[in-house]
Amino acid sequence: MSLLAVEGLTVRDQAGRALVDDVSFAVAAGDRAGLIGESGSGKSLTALAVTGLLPPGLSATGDIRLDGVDMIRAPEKQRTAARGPVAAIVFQEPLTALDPLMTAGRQIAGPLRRLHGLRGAALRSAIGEALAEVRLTDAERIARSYPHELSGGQRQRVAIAMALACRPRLLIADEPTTALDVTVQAEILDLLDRLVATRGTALLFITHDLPVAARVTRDTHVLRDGRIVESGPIADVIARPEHPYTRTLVDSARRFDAALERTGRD
Ligand SMILES: Nc1ncnc2c1ncn2[C@@H]1O[C@H](COP(=O)(O)OP(=O)(O)OP(=O)(O)O)[C@@H](O)[C@H]1O
Repeated sequence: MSLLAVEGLTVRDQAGRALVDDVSFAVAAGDRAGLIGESGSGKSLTALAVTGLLPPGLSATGDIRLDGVDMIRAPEKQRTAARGPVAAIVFQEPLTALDPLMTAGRQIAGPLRRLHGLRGAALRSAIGEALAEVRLTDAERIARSYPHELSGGQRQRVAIAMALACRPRLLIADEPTTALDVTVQAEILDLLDRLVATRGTALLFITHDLPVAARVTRDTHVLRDGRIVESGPIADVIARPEHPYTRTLVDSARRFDAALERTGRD
């Protein structure tokens, strides 16, 4: 059984408009899948539906099983129970996940206390470990800092530490590097790549950026206007894009690459 199985997921707004339309995909334990598509294609709504966190006014039909739990029809209590230990989300903007009034240490402590029952010295040492794992040096200062006292890259590392602290089996990363500058982007991608590899965490990586998807995912699904237009191993999708929209994505990534190369030579 897949850790995450999505079958015929449709998300509608109050007017009945399908924002996500008949989407199906699966992520096996330890696997890495990508959802690629331009802004507005339905990537974030798919991620929110998977975790049972759709905004009010939107409704989902179809079937979503997260570690066997029906994330559309199960009672809220069961869905919440599946969320923490099974799946955690990292968002594009770390401030979405971080409470501005709480120090980084207290935020990471939250799930460790709730889900693992840690207290006192054990809790403090788990927070230190979580910060060290995301390569945040000077962990004590960071733990005492509020989000606004940290850089964008440090904030995203704290958000990743928080998401991974309780060892979820699936990490959903929704454009986790889009808001960061290019060098920090590369560091955060390397970090995610290493963390999911060493722990065997499954990854659902959401991005509009094909080269970024190629770096961290294995199977990919291309979304356009709420529908999956192409699926397959990322290397095949890039080498032999079948859908005209995928071809546009590949061509524009190639043009960008060629422009970079030219700039490098100048
Ligand atoms: N709460 C909402 N109510 C109504 N429509 C919404 C809501 N949230 C998103 N939408 C619409 O649903 C569609 C898909 O949005 P979604 O956020 O999933 O796209 P996305 O691919 O993640 O884009 P981005 O990368 O810009 O976040 C868009 O047309 C968006 O305007």
